[in-house]
Amino acid sequence: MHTFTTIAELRAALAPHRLDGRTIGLVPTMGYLHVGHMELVRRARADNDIVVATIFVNPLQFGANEDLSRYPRDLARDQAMLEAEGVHYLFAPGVKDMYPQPMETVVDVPKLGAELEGSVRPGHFAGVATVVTKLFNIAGPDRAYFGEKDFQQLTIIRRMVADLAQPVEVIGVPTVREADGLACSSRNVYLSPQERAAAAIVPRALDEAERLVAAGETDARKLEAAVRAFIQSEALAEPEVVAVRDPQTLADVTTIGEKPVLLLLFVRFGSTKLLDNRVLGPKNAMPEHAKKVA
Ligand SMILES: Nc1ncnc2c1ncn2[C@@H]1O[C@H](COP(=O)(O)OP(=O)(O)OP(=O)(O)O)[C@@H](O)[C@H]1O
Ligand SMILES: CC(C)(CO)[C@@H](O)C(=O)[O-]
Ligand code: BAL
Repeated sequence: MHTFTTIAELRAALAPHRLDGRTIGLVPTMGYLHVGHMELVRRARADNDIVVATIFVNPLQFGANEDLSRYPRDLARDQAMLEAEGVHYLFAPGVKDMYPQPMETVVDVPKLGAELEGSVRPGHFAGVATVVTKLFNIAGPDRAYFGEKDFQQLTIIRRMVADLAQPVEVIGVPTVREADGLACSSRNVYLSPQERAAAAIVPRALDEAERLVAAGETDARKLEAAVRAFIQSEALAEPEVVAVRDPQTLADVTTIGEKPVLLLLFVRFGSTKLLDNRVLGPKNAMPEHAKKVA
C-alpha cells in the first residue's frame, strides 16, 4: 500500500489505472479505524480493481463545541489495518494539503443538513458535503462507500450526488456492532467505563422501538416520546435526537403504517455523541439502500 499526503501524488498514481479501465473504490474516513471501517474496505475490495482509503480529520465538520485536536489518531495502526485488507492507496493529507487556502467554496444540502444531527451540529453536514465532493474530485472513484450508522450523512451524500450528477455510485454498508449491539465508532474511545456500560441503552432503545411497533404503535410522536423516556431511564444518556422519518428522504412521518419507517437516534454521553438507527416495520417493503439497515 502506498500512502500519499498530496493531491498531486494520488492523482498521478491513479491516472494509469483509470487509463487501463480499472475501477476505483473510495473509502473516506477520519481514521482511528475499527472493524466498521474494515467492512467498507472489504466491500470496496470485492467491487473494484483499485481501492483508495482516505484519512482526513476535516476541520469543516467540527463545530465550536467539539475539539478537533481531541480526535483519536494512530496512523501507523491505520496503515497496518488497511495494508492487511489489501488497500492499494491511502490518502492521508494534512489540513494544508487538503485546504492550501481558506475555503471560499462550500457544498451544502441545506434542508437535509440543518435538521436531526445537523440541528445539534450546525454546519457539520456542509463540511461533510464539501470534503466528500473534494475527495470525489481528487480520486475520481467509480464507487464510494459509506456506513449506514451515519444514515443522515449517507442520505445527504446520495442527494448531493444525484443533484450534482456526480459520476460516483454511493454504496451504503450496514452498521457493524460491538457484542452488546453498540455501533462501532471512533468516538467510542471517548467514553468512560461507566459511559460505555450506559451506552448499551442505545441499541436496547432500538429493540424497544421495534417491540412497540410490533405491538401496534402507529403514532410516530408517541413512539418518539416512549423511546426518549426509555433512553432517559439511563441517567448518563442525553437523547438529543429521537426521530421517526422516511427511510429514503428523511421526511417527517406522523403515522406508522404499512410502509417501513426509520428511527434515528443521536444520544450524548457526557461530551461524546453516539448515533444509531433502525428501519422499523415491514421489511419486504423497504427501499433498496435501506433494506440492509435492519
Ligand atoms: N460501525 C460502523 N459500521 C459501518 N460503517 C461505519 C461504522 N462506523 C463508521 N462507519 C463508516 O465509516 C466511514 C468513516 O467514518 P468515520 O471515520 O467518521 O468513523 P466513525 O467511527 O463514524 O467516527 P466517529 O465516531 O468520529 O463518527 C463513514 O462512512 C461511516 O459511516
Ligand atoms: C465522510 C467523511 C469522511 C467526511 O469527512 C466523514 O464524515 C466520515 O468519515 O464519515
Ligand atoms: N462519522 C461521521 C463523521 C462525524 O460524525 O464527525
